[in-house]
Amino acid sequence: MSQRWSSTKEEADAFEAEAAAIEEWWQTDRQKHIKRPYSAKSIAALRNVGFKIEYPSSAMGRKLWRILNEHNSNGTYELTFGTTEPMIAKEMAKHLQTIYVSGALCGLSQAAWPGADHADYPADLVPSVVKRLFNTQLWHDQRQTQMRMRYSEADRQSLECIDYFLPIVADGDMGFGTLTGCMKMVRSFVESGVAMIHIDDLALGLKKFTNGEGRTIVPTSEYLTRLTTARMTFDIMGADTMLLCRCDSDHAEFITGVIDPQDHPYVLGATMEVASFIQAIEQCKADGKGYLTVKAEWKAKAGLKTFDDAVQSVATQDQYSAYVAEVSGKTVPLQDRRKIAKKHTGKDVFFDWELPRLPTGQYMWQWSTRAVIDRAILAAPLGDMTWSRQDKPNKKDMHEFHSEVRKVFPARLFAFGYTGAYDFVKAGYTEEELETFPRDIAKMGIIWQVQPIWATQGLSLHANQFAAKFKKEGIAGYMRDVARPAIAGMATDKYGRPTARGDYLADAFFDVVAGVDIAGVVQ
Ligand SMILES: C[C@](O)(C(=O)O)[C@H](CC(=O)O)C(=O)O
Repeated sequence: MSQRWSSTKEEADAFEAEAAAIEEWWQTDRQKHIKRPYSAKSIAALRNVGFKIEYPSSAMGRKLWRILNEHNSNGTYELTFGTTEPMIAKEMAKHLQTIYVSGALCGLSQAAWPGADHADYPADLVPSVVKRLFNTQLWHDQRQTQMRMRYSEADRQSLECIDYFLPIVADGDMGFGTLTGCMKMVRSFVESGVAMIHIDDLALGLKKFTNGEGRTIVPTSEYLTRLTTARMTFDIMGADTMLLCRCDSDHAEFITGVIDPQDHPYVLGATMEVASFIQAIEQCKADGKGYLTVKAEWKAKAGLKTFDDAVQSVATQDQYSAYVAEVSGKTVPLQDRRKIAKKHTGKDVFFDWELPRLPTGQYMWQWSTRAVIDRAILAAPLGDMTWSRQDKPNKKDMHEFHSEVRKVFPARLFAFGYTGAYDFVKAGYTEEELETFPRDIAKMGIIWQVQPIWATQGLSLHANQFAAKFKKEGIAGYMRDVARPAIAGMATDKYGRPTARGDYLADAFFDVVAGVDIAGVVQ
């Protein structure tokens, strides 16, 4: 049996050196803002000591970090869109700085069995799409090198010279379940060449889109565990991949558990002794009432409130102020809130957060911008960027959120998604407001902006229009409106030959294998 280390002394030295290298890495500009709840030695103890793999994802993470920080310093922004298609990613390189790979789009168009944005596809699906895009970037860069190296330096001045290496940002959804499952997903992302992934605080398997209800989030502690898991995996791999802390608490309506006292101020409870919501739902089946009607009626009957609002409703102004003074600015669990409320009001405040629970187990949750800010601030030190996802962008809430987070983290980078279903004009924005919207929000630090699911609107629209026209006008229409402009728009060399082709790359392989020197030879 061959020994990994010749002596325990050699092993101990290698281990110390590994831990020291990690410490040093954590002091670099790219890493130094991150606060880890673990030591460099713990990470070294989880590594292949003395066996460093340099992942392309690291180089892409550093490139993205530089691009985004430049925008942050200049007050400018990058606006991109989502794709899963290598051919489209190639065209994006001519105009944009980044590419997005959406979970929703992968679920719809890349999974063996399609579905909506439920993150119910295999955990390595989005990484596999990223890998295909990244390999395409490598290939286009390689064929471009080969094409350019056939020409003299003077001739190269007029040849296409595109940076195909657009950093790819991808959707890590909810981290795909268990801690070790999340680690495997993150590992696949790093191996794919991704520059940044986002992980959110949504509950697995509980997204509903059509019943008019808000989404379900997980307790703050679970969200932080997800982010820490992703960070730990990057650290074990020694990767500079960026982590975007996405928070879906804006307009969330439910939370899966009450284990974290930091969430207690926002959990709703019944303030009246009523039958449970589950019993009310059962009853509604007998009465034939709709679910949403029953929910609204039940909430009113139950006097649904947060605990603090329940205290306010039974306290005098002075009592309530004394209560607030004692609970604000710190984490106070419900059981202590009860005691403090009793101390100031002399009453046992009736509040039951079990009664509103849903048949699927969730507790009811009172979202507020403050609740989102609280989460984002706790998450920020683990990640490199923050995104508070909104179904409906509300500039006032956005301003409050970003300025409050920036009070704590002045150089924070923020992201924003122009979610597919939102129609700005229908929602009352004027064309002028829409025109300046990206610039306006960039002033809040939102320097990476994305239309994530363009394919479901734009690509579908183009395909629909083209198919109808193709049917009507056939190959003559195709020649006129597609082939001719495409050929006319192709970059060419001084002999009029298209340069963005892959054929000469394959030919070059043949030549090199046959011992022919190819550099500087135009064929
Ligand atoms: C970004 C997103 O996670 C996605 O999967 O693309 C979606 C997109 C959308 O709903 O338009 C999201 O924002 O939840």
